[in-house]
This record gives sequence, structure tokens and C-alpha cells, in this order.
Amino acid sequence: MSKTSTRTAAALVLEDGRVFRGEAFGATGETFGEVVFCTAMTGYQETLTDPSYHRQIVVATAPQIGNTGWNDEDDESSRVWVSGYVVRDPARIASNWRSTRSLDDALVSQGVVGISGVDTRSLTRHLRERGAMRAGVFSGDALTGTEAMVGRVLESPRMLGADLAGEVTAAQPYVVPAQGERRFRVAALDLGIKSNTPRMMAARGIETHVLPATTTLDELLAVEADGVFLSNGPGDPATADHPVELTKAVLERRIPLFGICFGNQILGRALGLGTYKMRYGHRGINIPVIDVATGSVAITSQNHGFVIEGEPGADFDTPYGAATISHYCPNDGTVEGVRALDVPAFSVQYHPEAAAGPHDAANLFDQFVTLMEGGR
Ligand SMILES: NC(=O)CC[C@H](N)C(=O)O
Repeated sequence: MSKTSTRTAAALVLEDGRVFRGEAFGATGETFGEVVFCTAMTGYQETLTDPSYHRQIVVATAPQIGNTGWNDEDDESSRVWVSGYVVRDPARIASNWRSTRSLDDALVSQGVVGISGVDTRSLTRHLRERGAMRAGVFSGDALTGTEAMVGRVLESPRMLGADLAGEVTAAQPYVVPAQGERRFRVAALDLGIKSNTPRMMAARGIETHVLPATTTLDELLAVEADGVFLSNGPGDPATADHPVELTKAVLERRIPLFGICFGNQILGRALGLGTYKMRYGHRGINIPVIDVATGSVAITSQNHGFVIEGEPGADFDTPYGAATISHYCPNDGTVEGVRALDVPAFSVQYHPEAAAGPHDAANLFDQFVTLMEGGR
């Protein structure tokens, strides 16, 4: 149990000159990133520790944040990755049987600069209309004149063209064992993998070999895996040339392949599709996805700002045979999945590992198992 006692003024400054004033939350200082909003009502610990949010300042649209504190179990990686956190009304008292400290304390101890007391509804409407953009959070000595702060924001790097997987990937390969008997071995390219992904695989008898983003084809093949997994991750998929080349080699060899989010964008590129930056992306845990083949809807966890080009349900030719746009989002018609029809490969833009989020899509890990069974 702890509370934010001192009130230090803070400002969120957007690159278009709009300023939102509030109070320092977490660490005091300055931070920069692309400001994006996340509509999840729960799961802030998973969001903040998801490497895909690297270099992003996340705005929580849920007005009350921090109620369940911070625990030792729900981290999706070894640290908080968001570059800043914007909330309306932080809980003054954290209360949960698993909580070991407050959200504020967790942010302070990891040096993450945040701001509270912001009219996050107004901010979200602004971002929805103008699109995600660069921003900075300033407090303490860093809080200066608006013009100077806007200038600092304009000097910070853009998300378009950002190559960030190398900044979040594991330095060394490591293995997550299967639970119970080992049925399969998977080589997982870590572009910003979340902890729950190998856990979901382990529960299905998969031993996961997590490999750094710079892994060569020879190193990948040396794992002698039954399947290859392409993880989620931060940055612009248009920069992910090395993972795309690896993926092409995997498709040529007909090794079963499954990808999530960044991994979907990489498979899309390997199949010849382009990617583009969305106006404000999809970030939340109740986003609908339609499976074109069955017409069924899954409610899913998502966080992406880029997307593959394509028409839902359209088949297209690739160097590896035919492929199809398998899933789309009914909110805006954007592509949510792609599947190769002549080689064993598929991927989705959403998060079947669902940390946090609903479990509607968990069966995609079972589909990966089925593909690997077919590959034997
Ligand atoms: N969660 C992810 O893998 C995100 C993929 C990519 N960085 C995007 O924003 O679209």
C-alpha cells in the first residue's frame, strides 16, 4: 500500500502543439515517444511490460488505473517498455492479494515518467481525429515553456521507419521447456516476444527455443525445429528485412510457421504484401475479428499501429503458391490475418496469447500444433 503524496506539475506536449497539464505520476523528468491510446479496462501491468510498446507513450482510456497494484507474476518481459504513461485518476490505494507494490512505485523504480490528472477522454478524441503522433511528458526541471517543449518533441524520432526489434530482443538464445512430455520443438524469433507466448506453447507440449532477432538462417535451421514462430514486437514492419528473408527461407522449406502481430506483418511481407501505418491503430482487449472462412467473430487483444495491405477474403499469388487474407476487423475493415494455402504458414494481427485479454483466439496455438503434426 502506498500513495502518491507529493504533487509535482507535469505536462503532456503533443507535436501539434496541444498541451495537457496534470501531475507527475511515476518518475519525474522527461520522456518522448509516439502517443497512443489503449482501451483495455484491465491488464495495465501486461501492457506496460509488453515490448511492442517500446517508444510509445500509452494513454489509458480507462479512467481509474492502478487499483490492483503491481505483482510479481504478470510481467510480460523483464521490464516496463512503454516510454511514458498517461492516466486520469490513479488509485490512491492498491488492493489485491497478489500486489507487492503500487503502480506508482513500480514506475518510479523503473524510471518511467508518467502523468496523471489528464482529461484522457479529450486526449483520446484528439488522437482519434488527428492520429497517433509524437509527444513528450515533462515534469520537475524538465517542465519549461511550451515552445521549448514542443521543440524537444519535434526533435524526437518518429515511429514510421523505426527499426526497434534489435532494442528489445534477447541477447542470447534460451529455451522454455514443454510442460509434461515434449511433443514439438519450435524456433521462436524474438522480435519482442511476450512471456505468455512460450507459456501457451509449453502447455501444448512445445519446447520453445527463443532466438535473438539477428539469428541467421543456419542458426535457425540448427534448432531442427518442427515449426517456426514469429513474435510480436515494436517498430515499423517495413524495416524488418532480415526476419522477412528468414521467413522466405522457411516458406521455401515448407517448415510450419505461425506469426503474431509483428510476425503477421512479416509473413505478409514475405508473401509479397505491403504494410502501412494506421491513423491511430488498434490497442485494447475487446476488438472484434472476423474469420472469413467461418464467419465467426472472436473478441481479441490487440496492439498495433501498422497493418498489412489487402482485401478481406481475397486470394493472391505468391512465390510460394496461393495465399489468402483470412481475417479482418469489422470496425475498420483492416487485415487481421493471412494464410498461405500451398505451404504450412499462417499468422494473425491480434494476440491469441491474450495477456491481458479474452481467450477466444487461444485455439490458434492448437492450429499451429495441427500444422506441425501435418509436417511430420
Ligand atoms: N504488437 C505488435 O507486434 C505490434 C507490431 C507493430 N510494431 C505495429 O505497431 O503494428
